[in-house]
Amino acid sequence: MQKTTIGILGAGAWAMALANLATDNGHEVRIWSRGGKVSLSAVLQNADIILSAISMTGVSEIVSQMEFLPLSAKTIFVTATKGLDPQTTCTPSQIWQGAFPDHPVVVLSGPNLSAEIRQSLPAATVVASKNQKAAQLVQQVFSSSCFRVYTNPDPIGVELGGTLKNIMAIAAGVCDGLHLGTNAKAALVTRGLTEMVRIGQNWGAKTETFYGLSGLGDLLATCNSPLSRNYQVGYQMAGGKTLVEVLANLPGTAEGVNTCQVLIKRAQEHSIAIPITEQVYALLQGEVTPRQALEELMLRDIKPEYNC
Ligand SMILES: NC(=O)c1ccc[n+]([C@@H]2O[C@H](COP(=O)([O-])OP(=O)(O)OC[C@H]3O[C@@H](n4cnc5c(N)ncnc54)[C@H](O)[C@@H]3O)[C@@H](O)[C@H]2O)c1
Ligand SMILES: O=P(O)(O)OC[C@H](O)CO
Repeated sequence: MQKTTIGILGAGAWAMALANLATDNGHEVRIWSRGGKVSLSAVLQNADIILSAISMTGVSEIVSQMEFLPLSAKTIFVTATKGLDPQTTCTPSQIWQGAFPDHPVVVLSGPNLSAEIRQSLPAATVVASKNQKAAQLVQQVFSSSCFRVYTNPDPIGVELGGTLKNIMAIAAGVCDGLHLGTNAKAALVTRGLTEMVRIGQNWGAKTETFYGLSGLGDLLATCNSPLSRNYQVGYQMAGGKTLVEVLANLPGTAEGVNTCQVLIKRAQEHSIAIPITEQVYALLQGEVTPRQALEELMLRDIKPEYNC
């Protein structure tokens, strides 16, 4: 395919894994990071694609900085951040699209533990956009024999799958840390998916998206891997550490911690039932122990599996 110029925002674990994939495919990659030597305007200049893989805490700030910098009219934005904005509860793609309404925005999300991808182990992901051509271009840029990229027309569903599973990964870490067994883990992940679908429906996402790579796929990856930072938060808290102690030694960002707080706010505003998220939140706040959180979930009112 034609060589493209890609500006990558962030130089963390995920940004560098994606930078390597694009470089290996022969594209020109420029990397910007805070405190780095390359200026933001130099990275953006004539870029075909601007890919953001910075943590949620930095997204609004970087978007504000970029609004006043010159951009090519055809630049495609790709967002790979999995989080929610604490002030507005917006997703990263909503923030990017709000600031750059005339540019295509593509969400990249899937079961993608960066440590495995950097070893060239096989993986698959999803690129989702309302602009099909933009999604197809990003698909070509990153596809390789070890990274299979699918397109999807439901960006909000793809983005929420990757974002909401982080909370379930914290819960799954607790489940494993307490040695609750395989049945408990299966129940947690399945009911977690139901909770994610319920939230997604309220947000306007398609239900079937949550049964794909960016929903169920990422849920399976992060709820079962010690490589997941979110899983590690739950696992280590189940072992008796406080959240502050866990985060002090965690390599990189566990977005589920902030996402949980934002989701509580959004669920209250929209009357969405999120029992697992509520218990994860109470645990992170130090209001319940892992065992108490488990008991709260097990002793909820009994009910049908689905609301018919
Ligand atoms: N690591 C993975 O396996 C993986 C996979 C898929 C998606 N993600 C998502 O990608 C995002 C980044 O994850 P990561 O693992 O690379 O995290 P990381 O902690 O390794 O890197 C975060 C990057 O964001 C930058 N950053 C943080 N705050 C900033 C600010 N205020 N302004 C500018 N830059 C800022 C940091 O400097 C760093 O470059 C997260 O939303 C994560 O959920 C990570
Ligand atoms: O390490 P985590 O928990 O942020 O998970 C990384 C990715 O989201 C996995 O797809």
